[in-house]
Amino acid sequence: MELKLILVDVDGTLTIDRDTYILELDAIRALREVQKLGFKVGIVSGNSYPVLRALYTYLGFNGGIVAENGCVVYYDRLYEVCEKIDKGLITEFEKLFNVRGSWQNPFKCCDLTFTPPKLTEEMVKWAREKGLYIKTSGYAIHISKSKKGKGDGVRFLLSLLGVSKNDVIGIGDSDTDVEFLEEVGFKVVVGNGEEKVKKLGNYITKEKSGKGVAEFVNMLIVNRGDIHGRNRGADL
Ligand SMILES: O=C(O)COP(=O)(O)O
Ligand SMILES: [Mg+2]
Repeated sequence: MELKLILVDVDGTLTIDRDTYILELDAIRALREVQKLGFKVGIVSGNSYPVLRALYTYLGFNGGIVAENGCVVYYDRLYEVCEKIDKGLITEFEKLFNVRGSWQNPFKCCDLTFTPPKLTEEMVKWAREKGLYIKTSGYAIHISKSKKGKGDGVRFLLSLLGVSKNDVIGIGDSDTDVEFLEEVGFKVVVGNGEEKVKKLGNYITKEKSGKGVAEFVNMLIVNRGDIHGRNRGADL
């Protein structure tokens, strides 16, 4: 296993906590630092491509982008890997369930988001009857025409990068990260992550959200990129 890539979820993982959009700068500092060991750093999120491309650019990351919960992938160029969704559904869903469409929806092709993030039985039934897929990230409800999720996007990105899943560390917080983490070799879940995700984690951080990312990545740096901590006997 020669680790080469760290893929990180954004909301709830790079942020200060799971109820805010404010970035944890210790996480960014650590991810910037670990790139000096030769790691690439990429982001995997339900957010829109323009939001993630700006984040990726200004944070100086270089390991690719999986946007719209796996429907849009960027590395050397932009790929849309899902079916486009009818934007007319936005008003219908808003009115039916008294929710708000995200300001990002006009910048999305395939995955529409709404808040508040509480998914109800009626919403699931509505989606099923329309042949749509629906899920919640804890931040927002996501609706798409394609069954594809973060796992499909990550598999596609790894093929673009020419790396095998064993070379990859993934870090996440919510249910939409389960299939993403199943596509990487070493699974890290932040301490305040969903229980369902923690169950599949190889390492659960003591700290929450972004501080948890900093905790794990700084340990990786001290161990010069060795997750088994052979260099220092850390219990990674
Ligand atoms: O877009 C969302 O709902 C949450 O974003 P995330 O996938 O970065 O956690
Ligand atoms: Mg998240």
